[in-house]
Amino acid sequence: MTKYLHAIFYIFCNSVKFTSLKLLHINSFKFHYLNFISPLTNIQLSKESKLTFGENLKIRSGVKIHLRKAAKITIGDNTFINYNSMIVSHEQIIIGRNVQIGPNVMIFDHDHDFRSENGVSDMKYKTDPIQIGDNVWIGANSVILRGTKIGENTVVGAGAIIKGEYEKNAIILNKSEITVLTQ
Ligand SMILES: CC(=O)SCCNC(=O)CCNC(=O)[C@H](O)C(C)(C)COP(=O)(O)OP(=O)(O)OC[C@H]1O[C@@H](n2cnc3c(N)ncnc32)[C@H](O)[C@@H]1OP(=O)(O)O
Repeated sequence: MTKYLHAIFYIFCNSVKFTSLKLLHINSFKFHYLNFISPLTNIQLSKESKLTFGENLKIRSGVKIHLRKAAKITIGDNTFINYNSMIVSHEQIIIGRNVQIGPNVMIFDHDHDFRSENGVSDMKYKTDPIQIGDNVWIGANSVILRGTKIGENTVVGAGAIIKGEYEKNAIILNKSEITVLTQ
């Protein structure tokens, strides 16, 4: 019973929230009313940006999805994004279908252009699109950096910080040595 009340509450809040977002950004935002998205998500769009949600998405509280300038983010059907993950785009981020994103995952398709003069203070950026294939599972606390492409069915182990192109059906781990000393 609580589950159903929860679902009705989410759908009601989303209808209000997303209808107002849609009215403010008529051509920028595509969504479905039956997505299960926590009202405690934060979505920021700009005039020229484009956010497309597939069907049957589940997005938990604390998730932030921010699109700057003419950025595009697409999230495919049946994808799940767990608590406090953050997806920020200055160019393009494509997330496939049936993707599982663990809690506290950070996805950024840009870096501050710290090598150019006043690059950081003048908010200059280097951007490179990110693509995450269908059925990918990204473990908790991972960071996906600009230009990363992950093939379908791949697993990104918890805590991995990755940048580059990764093939399908892979398991990507950031192995670091832990030393345990006796007291
Ligand atoms: C939507 C949601 O996802 S919510 C739930 C969020 N859950 C998570 O974030 C959990 C993510 N899970 C992991 O990271 C897991 O450890 C997996 C999936 C990578 C484990 O894969 P498995 O193939 O079962 O790995 P297994 O446990 O057998 O370990 C294999 C080796 O990888 C290492 N390893 C496993 N996970 C990690 C990791 N995240 N980072 C670094 N090394 C790792 C193990 O220590 C082991 O090393 P060894 O061969 O030197 O002993």
